[in-house]
Amino acid sequence: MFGIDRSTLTEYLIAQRRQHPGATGELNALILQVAQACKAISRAVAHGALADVLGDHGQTNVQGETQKKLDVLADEIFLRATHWGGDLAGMVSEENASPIPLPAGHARGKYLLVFDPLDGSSNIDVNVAVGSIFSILRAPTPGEDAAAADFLQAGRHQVAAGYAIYGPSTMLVLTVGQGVAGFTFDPILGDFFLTHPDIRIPETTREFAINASNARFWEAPVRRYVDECLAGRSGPREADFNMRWIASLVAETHRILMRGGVFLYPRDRKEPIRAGRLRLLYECNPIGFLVEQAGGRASTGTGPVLEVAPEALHQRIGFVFGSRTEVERIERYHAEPLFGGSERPLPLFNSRSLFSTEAAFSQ
Ligand SMILES: O=P(O)(O)OC[C@H]1O[C@](O)(COP(=O)(O)O)[C@@H](O)[C@@H]1O
Ligand SMILES: [Mg+2]
Ligand SMILES: [Mg+2]
Repeated sequence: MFGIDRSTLTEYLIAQRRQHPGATGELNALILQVAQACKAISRAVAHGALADVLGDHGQTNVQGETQKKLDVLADEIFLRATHWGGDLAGMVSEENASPIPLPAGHARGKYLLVFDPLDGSSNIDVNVAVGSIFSILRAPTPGEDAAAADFLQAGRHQVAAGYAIYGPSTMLVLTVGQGVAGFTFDPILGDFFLTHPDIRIPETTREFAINASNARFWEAPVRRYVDECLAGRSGPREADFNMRWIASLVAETHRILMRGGVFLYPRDRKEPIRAGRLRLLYECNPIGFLVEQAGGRASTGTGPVLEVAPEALHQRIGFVFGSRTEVERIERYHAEPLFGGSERPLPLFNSRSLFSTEAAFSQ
């Protein structure tokens, strides 16, 4: 046990409310209901094959992706935990095409909850860390059912955001706009205890995360950045870099919050009509809010992700975040004109190796 000398999540939220008028009692109650959902999902994840929650659900979601059984179960747990008590005017989930209607006769509140009930789904069946991500916005018309358009708010309008990571230990990482705090779940006491009171991302890093199997589809600035990292101490960065890819956004985020790093899931040419892999409302915005609150930077590759005006509930976008100096470098590369002011388009299926920067630019 962590010992009861540490603050619990409830005590932290009460303290925040005393210090910051924005953290209302209703917001605190909603965050605690989200935490309840994450506790239940943590237990379902821990049971895994024992509880027959692995494998495909047999349906596809609005993203056109095969749902895992645990995707659906996590979604149902979130809905149950937040439907009845939360001061909500509406909810949007990755697993549902439209906003989720609140029960008839249920009072409509002043917040909107947007969530990815289970992130990193491809890792479920191989027992690698997964998580849940949530974002809380103010309802434009409190007391009434929220319309889909009410959710289309830029990320800078979030009042709270966080994630739970179901790893060797279950943690909840949260911001209410006053920095970032981490809470570790004590399964014996059954509560989240404050173990990381003020998480800060180191300004610099020598560790990057990207799915390198997409290299042939990357745009020139991303290819340049990665090739320079791979060139190591003999290249323009004059330093060796490490690479990670867990295929779980929550796990990558947690590593970067704990020790720094930079994550890239850029817009690429693999599916030109798709503006990126990750979803703006319930992945990039909440993670971006946490990263910026922890002193890092969260970008589309060309500018702050929290400034993007959403156009659709499940809109995808290129996403780069982490240690500030590296994200700023990547944004500079996107801003620099190549080859005297015009970027020569790389052939769609460029056969060049990752290891030949000059070849990649010699088209
Ligand atoms: O499988 P890829 O292309 O490496 O993408 C991995 C990314 O996809 C995701 O799993 C998408 O999230 P979901 O699992 O919630 O659909 C991210 O967590 C992760 O960063
Ligand atoms: Mg996800
Ligand atoms: Mg998901």
